[in-house]
Parts: sequence; structure tokens; C-alpha cells
Amino acid sequence: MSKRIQSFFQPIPKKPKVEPSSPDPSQPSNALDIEQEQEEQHEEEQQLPLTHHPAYPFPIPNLPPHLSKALSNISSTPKPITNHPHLDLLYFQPLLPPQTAHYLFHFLRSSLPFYKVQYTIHRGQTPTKITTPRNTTVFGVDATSTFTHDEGNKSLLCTKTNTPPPSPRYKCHPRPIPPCLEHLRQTIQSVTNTPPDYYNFILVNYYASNTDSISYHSDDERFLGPNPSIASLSLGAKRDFLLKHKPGIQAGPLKFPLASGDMVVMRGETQANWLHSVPKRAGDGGGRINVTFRRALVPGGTENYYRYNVGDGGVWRWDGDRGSMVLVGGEESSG
Ligand SMILES: O=C(O)CCC(=O)C(=O)O
Ligand SMILES: [Fe+2]
Repeated sequence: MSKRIQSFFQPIPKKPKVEPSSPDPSQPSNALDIEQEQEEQHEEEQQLPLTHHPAYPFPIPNLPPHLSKALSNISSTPKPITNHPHLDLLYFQPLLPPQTAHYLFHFLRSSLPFYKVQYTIHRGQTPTKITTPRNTTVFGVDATSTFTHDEGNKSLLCTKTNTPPPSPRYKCHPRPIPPCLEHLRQTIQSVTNTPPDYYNFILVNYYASNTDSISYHSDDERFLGPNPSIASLSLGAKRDFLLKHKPGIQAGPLKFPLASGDMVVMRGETQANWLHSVPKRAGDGGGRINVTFRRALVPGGTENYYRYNVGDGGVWRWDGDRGSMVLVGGEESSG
């Protein structure tokens, strides 16, 4: 009998009894402690209410009560970083206490559907197939649409008229933000002094190891409007977040070694003038989750985010026994 099946027949702890053996999930101090803790977390997650939606590939569990409680009690003062041309950052170091970040990392990794998106870019005449070097997922819809507030079967309404859009507005299938991420969104809006319902998109990256990465880019898409605010929360393994000025001015690279629970908010002219990346690095490192909160203004933003964060390939889900993401539905995208 597998350890996981065995554990079904044992009494279920109401709350995690084991303290995290290390505040940094990438640095386990004792493999047995970690395994036991993961078993307990798995059992706990089996008991959680699930949120269903036709656009979710599988139901998504609500947050365990201890995490909801912890997220309701977050207060943290950020350090403003504005000492370079056009740079406007808020650095929460940390936003979440180590234990909260630790449990949230494991909860999100095992609860959300992920993807490995492929797409083709054209460099001159040559088409090049790109496989995103990390797993991604996305929830939300741009400001022209709103999900009904009913439980479960949320459907889309036109924000202006509060009625169903006369003809389908999207080719993609927008997904409502599930309650577990909604709770986090409320916390982030409160610490960043943004209005309720400001962030209408949540993008999640999963970096399985130090070889997963995101190359230098800026999130300056027109559908975010001018000077967008993007809040970016790190959970799990520590990774370097690099920023350098776009060509024209020599500034950077600046290096922020983001640890579990840290958050950076990029504001003002930052996206218009700076590039950011999380480069590959040498050595073994554990998994890392990055959650970004953004506000898209128009349907083009919704199409773009679902194209590049869900795509048309299979669904990946965390497998605790294997300790990796596995393809659970559909096939690898053909690109
Ligand atoms: O993982 C990170 O910290 C950055 C992610 C990012 O830049 C993005 O998703 O646009
Ligand atoms: Fe980015």
C-alpha cells in the first residue's frame, strides 16, 4: 500500500501539527520531516471544500482555515526603491511570515492546474518554436467583463450593462479567480492600498528548479494601460530577480534575491523603462512559485494572458509521490 493510501486510514489532523522544518522550503533540514509534513498537508487538503467551474480542468480547493486566518492578519511596510531613473518599486521584505509563505507555497503547488505553453515566434523569416521554460497558469478577466457573484457556476457579464454580452466576447475561456487566490488578492490589495477589485488578473509561474527561468522582458503591454502597477509575490526557493534599464540609459542590473514571502510591486514608469528577469542559475534548488497581480483593461489582454499562460496543450498537476508536475489531461501542445 502506498504511503498516501495508508494515510487515508489514519486519523486526520485538524491543522498541520508539524512545524515546517525550515522556513525555506528549498532547504529541507530533514527529508523524513518533510515527507511527513507533506503527507499531513495532503490529508488536510483532501478535506477542504472545492470550487468547481466549467473552465477549471479540475475543482480547486479552498484555503485551509489556518492560511485564511494568517492572510487576514498581514501587515507589512514596504521599502520604496526610486533611486534610479524611471524606477518605482515597493519592496516588501517580507510580506508574508515564513510559515505562512511555506504553507501557501505547498498549497498552491498542489492545488492549481498548470500548463507548459508552446508557441511559435518569427525571427525574420525563420519560425522558432518556444516552450515556456516554467509552468504557468492564469485566472481572471479584463475590466470590460465581470463574473457573476453566485457560488460556483460564475458566468460572464458585461461590466457596463451588467447583462450577458450579446455575442461571445472571447475566443478563450476566462476562469474566475478561485477563492484561495481571491483571499490572497484581498490581502495584496490591502497592503498596496489599491481599490477593491483593482487587480483583475492573477498569473502564476512555477519554477521547478534552478533551470526554469524567465528572460529579460517588460510587462508594458498596451492592454494594461499606461504606468501599470504589478504586484509580484515570491514563494518557495530563493531566486534572483534582476532589473536593468532599457537601452538608452546605463542603469543596473539591480539584483533582488527574492526569498519566500517577499513581494515587489513595480509601479509608475518602471515597465516602460526597465526590463526584468529571473535567470537560470547553477546548482540544485527547490521549486518556486511567483504570483503576479495585474489589471487588464480590454479583451485583448484576456486573450493574450490565456494564450501565453494556458495555451492549447495539456494540464499539469503536482504529484506529491513523484515530487514533480505530471501531465494529467490532454497532450503536450503542438505549438
Ligand atoms: O518570477 C518572477 O519573479 C517574475 C515573473 C515575471 O516577471 C512575469 O511573470 O512577468
Ligand atoms: Fe514580468
